[in-house]
Amino acid sequence: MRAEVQDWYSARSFQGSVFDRWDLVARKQGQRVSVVLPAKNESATIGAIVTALRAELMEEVPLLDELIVIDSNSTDDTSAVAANAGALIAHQDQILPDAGCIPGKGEALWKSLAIASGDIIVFIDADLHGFEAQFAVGLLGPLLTDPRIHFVKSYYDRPLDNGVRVMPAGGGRVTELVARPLLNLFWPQLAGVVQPLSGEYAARRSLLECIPFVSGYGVEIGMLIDVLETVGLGGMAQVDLGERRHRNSTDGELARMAMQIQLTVQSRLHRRGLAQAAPPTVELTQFLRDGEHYIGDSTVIGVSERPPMLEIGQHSFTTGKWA
Ligand SMILES: O=c1ccn([C@@H]2O[C@H](COP(=O)(O)OP(=O)(O)O)[C@@H](O)[C@H]2O)c(=O)[nH]1
Ligand SMILES: O=C(O)[C@@H](COP(=O)(O)O)O[C@H]1O[C@H](CO)[C@@H](O)[C@H](O)[C@H]1O
Repeated sequence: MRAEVQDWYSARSFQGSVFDRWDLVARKQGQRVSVVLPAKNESATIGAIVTALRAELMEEVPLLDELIVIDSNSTDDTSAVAANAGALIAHQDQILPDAGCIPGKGEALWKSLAIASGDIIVFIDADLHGFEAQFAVGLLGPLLTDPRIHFVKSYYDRPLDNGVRVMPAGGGRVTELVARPLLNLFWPQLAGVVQPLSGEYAARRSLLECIPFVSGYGVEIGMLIDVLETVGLGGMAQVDLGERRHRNSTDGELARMAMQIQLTVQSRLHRRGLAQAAPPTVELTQFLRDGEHYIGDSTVIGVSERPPMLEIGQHSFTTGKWA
């Protein structure tokens, strides 16, 4: 790693376990904290996550002020399970309806800014297994102890459930095969970020409202690049949360996710004048064996982008056009 990155890595990588929830309550000093869970068909796991956060960090210790589940066009009973566990529920397409409705995780996160009241927002995926409320404590730690920090990313060991057994490592496949090489190539300042695509992160609302949100799975890599360009490495930190287990998607699903990430990277390179504009959509053809033959299976993949929430009053919705 270059010296600047090594210095950042040494100074701004924290152990999540060192932060004490009661100490952080004392450090809130009137700031409100919202936890947002983007959830599409997560009825199997969302209840335990909401229950742990509510019991430990709202009822036992008043660290969190709000616990919101953004139901992202679920077709199962995600909302009912989450509501029963004590979360506030908002349906993605019912938030800012005048801005239009597009699918995707990033859209869920962007729309959450329109209803969350927190000065600090904590994003946590809803498909986690073995979730511990300390995840949120660790993410809040650097933000409530150092005003210079505006954005905190999680990192952890990532076991991989291959459907036969759970291996102790191997998760984060798109991170290792796509995101990390691209970031090291084009944004070497971010080479010290251990898990650039991790789905658990926290930031000050004042920052989140100033950056665009890529509407699909490109949201994390787009946000990381935009946060770097907005607050610099000096405004960023990362926290070790130990181990994170989640539903591991198939390689085919991850290839489609990777395409979204590559389109997002191309949009950022275009913004720097280093690449042509990313097309609004691309057709990805993948192959499945069918007896003696392989069958081509094509998916049209596109990502769009929402403007910074602060601007939503002046900007119309920008779909297919890159900032
Ligand atoms: O259109 C979507 C896709 C995903 N998600 C949520 O975003 C998180 C991460 O998605 P996923 O698990 O599919 O990604 P992975 O972690 O496998 O990369 C999960 O809580 C999903 O329910 C969402 O809210 N809307
Ligand atoms: O890090 C990764 O490579 C992907 C896939 O993880 P796995 O290989 O299924 O453990 O998971 C992340 O990427 C998504 C896109 O940024 C995020 O939205 C997810 O929250 C995150 O789990």
